[in-house]
Amino acid sequence: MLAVFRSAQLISEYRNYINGRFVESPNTFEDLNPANGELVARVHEADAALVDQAVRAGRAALPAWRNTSAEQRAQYLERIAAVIERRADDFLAAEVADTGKPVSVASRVDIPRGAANFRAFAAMIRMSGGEVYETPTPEGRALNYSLRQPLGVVGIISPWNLPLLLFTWKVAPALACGNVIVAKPSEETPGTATLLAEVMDEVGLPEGVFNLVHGFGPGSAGAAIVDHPDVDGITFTGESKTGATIMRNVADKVRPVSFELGGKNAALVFADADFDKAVAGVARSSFLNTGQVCLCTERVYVERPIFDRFVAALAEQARALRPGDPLDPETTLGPLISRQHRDKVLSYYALAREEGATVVTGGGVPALGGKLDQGCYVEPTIWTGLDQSARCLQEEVFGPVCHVMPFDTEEQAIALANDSRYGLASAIWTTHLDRGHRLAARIDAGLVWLNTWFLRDLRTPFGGMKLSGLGREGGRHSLDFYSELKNVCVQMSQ
Ligand SMILES: NC(=O)C1=CN([C@@H]2O[C@H](COP(=O)(O)OP(=O)(O)OC[C@H]3O[C@@H](n4cnc5c(N)ncnc54)[C@H](O)[C@@H]3O)[C@@H](O)[C@H]2O)C=CC1
Ligand SMILES: O=C(O)/C=C/C=C(\O)C(=O)O
Repeated sequence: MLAVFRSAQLISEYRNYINGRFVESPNTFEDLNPANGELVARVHEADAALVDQAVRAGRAALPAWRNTSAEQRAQYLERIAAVIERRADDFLAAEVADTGKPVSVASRVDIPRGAANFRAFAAMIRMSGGEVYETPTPEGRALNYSLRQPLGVVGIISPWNLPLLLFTWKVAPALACGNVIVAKPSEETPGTATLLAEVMDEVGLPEGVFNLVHGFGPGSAGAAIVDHPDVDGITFTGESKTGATIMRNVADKVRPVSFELGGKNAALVFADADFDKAVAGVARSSFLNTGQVCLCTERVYVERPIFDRFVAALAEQARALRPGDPLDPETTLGPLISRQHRDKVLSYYALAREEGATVVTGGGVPALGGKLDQGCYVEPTIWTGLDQSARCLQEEVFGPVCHVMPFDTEEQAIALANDSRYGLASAIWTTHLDRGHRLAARIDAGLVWLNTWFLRDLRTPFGGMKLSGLGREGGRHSLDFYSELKNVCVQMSQ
């Protein structure tokens, strides 16, 4: 597999895709590989005028696309999935070059989920139905039924941490529901979205139904999508502050938004947990993708009798991670996405020391040698000894780091878990299942995992409470966001 992977052709120019054509622009920016600082591609940045072209192309394509049947759209989605699967090596090469994530992670998580998102929403749109009520009236009865109508032109803005997975998580249901799309991947990771445009071209998706624009947020393509008067709804995954900015910017237009935002996720580990499973689970949830998943654990609360043993075992797992060349199948820890993001994570490593943390392991930058020293690597890090009010325990770091704190009672554990402005995900580790269910009901988070983490069923509601988001996607929740529901009321003759 690796030989095929190494021979895969990387595109060196990433263009916009508007109205079924790849479009250049006078402004380009560099897409760099965070593992070694090398240039991956020159990316053509869309300005407001190009975004406007994309929105107009979408608007023109909408009447015919929305009139296709759910079955026709499901068949397109399945063809898209099949081509992603056939070109999996190209997608893998592009994703690894853009993110530096280990090939072992991208080949198991990111690329298969890219295809699975299309297959899942093909199945869901085929199965979706409406509501029907018979209503008594003075004349006899009326029939009420609901119809789904697409939102229209949907703006999709996605981040860099799971580029293909999160992009397709929005593109697939939006298409399934009969919408047209103007989508912008993160400026850090434009590769797999560009390949997806090639896939749309290959499967013959009608011109203008899927439009891709590249660029940044403020003053660039991202803001141009949000500000465009003819965009009917925005779906966004990224930082909470960016979500707030987008919300302010669409407020006057009263457009629907769906936001998956940041997290400061807690894991609760009880003394009766299966110790080895809990240690392995918390290590995975803290360090997968170098801690750059919104679901990652950054706060670990451990019942006091097993606290010291747990910290020691978790530190052993952190030290066993192998930072290195993402193309080496033995590598288990990639770099952070960029120098800017590494500066942010390292600023938290410094802040933790100022706030009085004990650094159990990590806390610095590994020396890897050669070109990898131009990369954005940091050591996986474990802290103890911070006060719950410390900034390092309240703010999202988005790196391979967690803090471990002891607790004595279930009440204390739940209070600590809920002491956060975020409310995305949490994990409970216990063999006492009554307690697991009891706590799951009381945790203020959109997702609770019990004795597991990041186990996904694409039909389930996905999203966060508090600063972690607005609305839910997944399954019928995606279908609800990407469509307008209409009620039709019919007076029946007697
Ligand atoms: N899934 C998550 O929870 C993620 C959280 N983050 C956190 O956010 C921090 C900043 O990372 P960024 O990549 O800058 O995240 P971001 O939230 O600023 O960017 C995500 C996407 O939004 C776009 N964008 C930014 N500002 C915009 C605006 N005003 N209008 C429209 N689009 C806009 C970006 O171009 C990108 O496509 C990271 O350090 C990390 O802590 C970053 C990525 C994903
Ligand atoms: O849908 C998933 O399985 C994962 C989603 C992850 C995010 O939304 C994120 O990291 O931002």
